[in-house]
Amino acid sequence: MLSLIFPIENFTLFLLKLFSILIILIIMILLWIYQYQWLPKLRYALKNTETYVSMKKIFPMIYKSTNEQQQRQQSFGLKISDDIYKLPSVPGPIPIPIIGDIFRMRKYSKNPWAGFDQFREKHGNICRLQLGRFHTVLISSVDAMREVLITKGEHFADRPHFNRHALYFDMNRQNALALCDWTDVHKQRRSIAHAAVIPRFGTKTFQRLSGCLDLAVEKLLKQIQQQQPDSSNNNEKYGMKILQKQSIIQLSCSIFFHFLLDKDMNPYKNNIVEVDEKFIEICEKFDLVFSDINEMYLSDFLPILQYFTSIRRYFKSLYQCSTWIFKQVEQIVMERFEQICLEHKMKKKNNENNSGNETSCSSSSDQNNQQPQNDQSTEINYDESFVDRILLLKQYKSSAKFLDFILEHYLENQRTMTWNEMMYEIGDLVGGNSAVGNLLFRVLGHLAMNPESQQQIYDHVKKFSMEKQSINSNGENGEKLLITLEDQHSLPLVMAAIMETLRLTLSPIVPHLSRLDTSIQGHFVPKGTMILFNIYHLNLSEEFHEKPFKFDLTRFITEDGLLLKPDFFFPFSHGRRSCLGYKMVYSIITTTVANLLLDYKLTSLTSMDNHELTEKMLQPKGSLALPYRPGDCYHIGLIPRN
Ligand code: HEM
Repeated sequence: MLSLIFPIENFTLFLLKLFSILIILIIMILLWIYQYQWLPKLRYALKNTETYVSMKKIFPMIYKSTNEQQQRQQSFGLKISDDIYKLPSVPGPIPIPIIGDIFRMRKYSKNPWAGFDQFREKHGNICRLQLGRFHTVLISSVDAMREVLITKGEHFADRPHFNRHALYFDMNRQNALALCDWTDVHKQRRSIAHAAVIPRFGTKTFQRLSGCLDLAVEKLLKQIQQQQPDSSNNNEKYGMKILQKQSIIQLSCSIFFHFLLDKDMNPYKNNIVEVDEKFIEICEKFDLVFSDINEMYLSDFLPILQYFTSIRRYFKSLYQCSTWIFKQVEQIVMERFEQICLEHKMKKKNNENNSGNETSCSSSSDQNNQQPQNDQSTEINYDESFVDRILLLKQYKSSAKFLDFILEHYLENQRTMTWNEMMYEIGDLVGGNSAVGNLLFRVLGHLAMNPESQQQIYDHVKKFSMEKQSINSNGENGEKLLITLEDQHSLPLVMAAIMETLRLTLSPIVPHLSRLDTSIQGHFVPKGTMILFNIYHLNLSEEFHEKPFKFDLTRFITEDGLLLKPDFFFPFSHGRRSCLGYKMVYSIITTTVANLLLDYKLTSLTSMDNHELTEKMLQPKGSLALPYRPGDCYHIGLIPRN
């Protein structure tokens, strides 16, 4: 009949066209279902139907996925009701195939977080987005964040996979402490890092950190003292010195190397003239990697772009840079590892000589365990479910240094921890130096731009320092006493300056990933969904802060002058993936800022250009990293106090 209407040739063409349109339509519908995150719901709806049973044979993947969900629930010991599939989907804009909602962010390439906040305004505190290949849910309320981080922490403990991130970790994201998925090995590694970088007051580790800080701060002050005053813009008449970002990055890096790797490195060798080029290169490369890891690129979401030669070349350079850093750290670790192995051999030999049949080899950390523990508490008041309790207890009992402890652990547990997993744990923690260095330089920048807040802190620190001087016998000799780690809790205003800087930086929470079909705030969220935390809203909305763009210390200070930690401000996150470095951050920054302020007044007005640059760079953009190239960043003018 149809061939009567259409001539036969045209009819074949017509059929072909119809068929192609049909195929395109089917693909579009499938893509749409996929992008709307409806697949798990569809699977659930069809679960008990005959169609599903026959589809299982055709598409075994669908069947596998349902089974996986059940297995995961069982292995986590979770009871997730099938009712989640009946929950409404998360509301959100209509995605475009392949690119999803990325095109809606085009106006916000300089500040993506401001762009994300637009979605909140339109769609509410929980909003579905398709960012290229990533199913995403953007959450903006404190309640939703608590649900993801704490109440349902187990459901959301994985991380999304970005190809670029794997480059820093020998092409394997699972090597990275902060970017791997939640596994038993990760739990083990968190436990090992915990006691080292979150030392308890009064413990040997705490004292060691305090010693490293004193040494580094003293060196920095000496280095500044020996510098010639700046000769430009009449600055010489105030005796103004210039503090560059590099000096602060090097200070932070030297503290981390000294404290974690027991290696006293600094930019200058024995005297102020001879520069240690290798150390300077290490600091720069760590900073470069940190700066890159803080970025969000279009190619992260649309991996097809990664085939472009320029991007491939860039990836290659990142890989080479991180491999170089890894080798430097590995060299230091290897030296100590060989010593430990030698010690083990000697001990084994001695044991064999002393008691013919005794062959067991006790490690140096075991030996430490047998020493009287006069200053180590064995109580753990840290949530047991997030750490390996036995391991943490062992480390608290031991007075071994971090490097020794982790190497001993590796030697005893080579079946459950690989060399790379151990090495990247060390590298990641040492790499925290760039985060601290950048944040510290931001704090100094804000204080330089806000003389009133700076004066407030100075008055407070000066008063505290004079009291300390008068109490301490050393003070009677006229010798100046440094502000130390032990004084940290007497300096709430400096702590408030750090918190205010973190708020105005919009320091983001690393995205999480759902490990199974679950829900947030009564909305269905499928497995594999990336969760973005809208800190732009929490940090910069008038709902939470008066005059949110103003630098104001009083936000974090109670009327009694104590430190105030509001519920809606958690820059280091909560729960099982929370930051392990917060103690290092507060410790290093408080002592450096307090000591620097005692000797110098900070200013951005070394020139008008520098003032404007400082203002521009301290705008809230959602990245802690300041430019890593020497000369691209602002600097701080230091005017000596009498
Ligand atoms: C300078 C300021 C820093 C800020 C604002 C910061 C913030 C954060 C945030 C928000 C997370 C993710 C938490 C989550 O996903 O729930 C994180 C993870 C982490 N941070 Fe920091 N961090 C800082 C410095 C450091 C330093 C100095 C270290 C190392 C000593 C460090 C070590 C880690 C580690 C190991 C993780 C991963 C934890 C995990 O995934 O299990 N951080 N940090």
